[in-house]
Amino acid sequence: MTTDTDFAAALQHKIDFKTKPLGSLGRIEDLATVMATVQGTLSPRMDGCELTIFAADHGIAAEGVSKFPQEVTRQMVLNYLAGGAGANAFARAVGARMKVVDAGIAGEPFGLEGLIERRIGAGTKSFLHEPAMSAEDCARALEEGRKLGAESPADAVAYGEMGIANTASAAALGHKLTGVGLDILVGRGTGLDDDGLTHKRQVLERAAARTADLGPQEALAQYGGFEIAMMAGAMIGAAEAKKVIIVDGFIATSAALAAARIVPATRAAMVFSHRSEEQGHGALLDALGAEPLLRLGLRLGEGTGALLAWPLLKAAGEMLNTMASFDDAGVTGPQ
Ligand SMILES: Cc1cc2ncn([C@H]3O[C@H](COP(=O)(O)O)[C@@H](O)[C@H]3O)c2cc1C
Ligand SMILES: O=C(O)c1cccnc1
Repeated sequence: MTTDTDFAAALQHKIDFKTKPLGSLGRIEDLATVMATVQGTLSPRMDGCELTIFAADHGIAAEGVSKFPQEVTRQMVLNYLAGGAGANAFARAVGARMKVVDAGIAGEPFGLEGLIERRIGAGTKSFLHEPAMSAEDCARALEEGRKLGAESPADAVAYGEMGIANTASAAALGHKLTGVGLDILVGRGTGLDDDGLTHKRQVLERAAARTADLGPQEALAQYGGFEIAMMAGAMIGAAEAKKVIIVDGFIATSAALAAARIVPATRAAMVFSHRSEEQGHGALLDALGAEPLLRLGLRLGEGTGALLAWPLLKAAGEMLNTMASFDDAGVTGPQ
């Protein structure tokens, strides 16, 4: 194939000549286009999916912006390792492998077999008063993530997160990256009531007023979390290594936005799994020009929505690789 245009035309021909009315596999055809383009072949491999959950703590949790206490981050990591979380159940259901990364949970390192330790610190600082992390730590988180993304053996990578108060971090980061108002981006997270939501908005308005215009990496250092920065790095590394990235919910989409602003080519490797119930998700998806595949009322994170989209990618791969063509199936094409 000589040019991108030739490749795109050959790919479209291959999809259009499958034994079906033109365009009749809808979004599955779009997925096939993404995976073939990412891998640079008309016969992409779509055999394995791996979920990596990045976990970290957030200093902003001290401002009462989550319904749950900070120790839940640590407890959930133990739950992942024991196979008991929602992400474990869905990974089993769709046949995905799962890894867990400590990107910077509060307290001491776990020192546990089966947990990948990439701790940038023992939780971020409260971004109400100061940057969540230093520029150096942000660069380290991005780089550790980039390596993890590039070294995955999977054809498709799903990324999940765990970090109490990280919807606050994602909203503040999304606000700085897009300019969309915090009234739109701040949501209930784990289930704040109306008073809790008002308080969270007020805290984030004050935090956002602390800084003026920021570049994407500056915004990530100021308002991000270690897991969000590491996930953004993983997305950059995965795209460089020609993997399809399955983007999960609100927090993962804030990481995707940061990744796409830092390395714009990353965007082309992303597919968007679902529209979360978290209020600000739609605005972040719009900023990325993304139309998610599913709308299931999910608002958990952990990569649960991304896992549910994996069978759709697998189906798109089978369509492209094994479905017959009008060229050779003995089926009469359109008149
Ligand atoms: C038991 C439990 C399991 C979770 N798994 C993901 N999250 C989700 O909720 C958190 C974000 O919401 P907020 O910003 O309101 O704290 C993140 O940890 C996210 O992954 C969970 C939250 C809880 C409580
Ligand atoms: O959309 C998400 O990823 C989400 C929403 C609420 C809480 N945790 C995660």
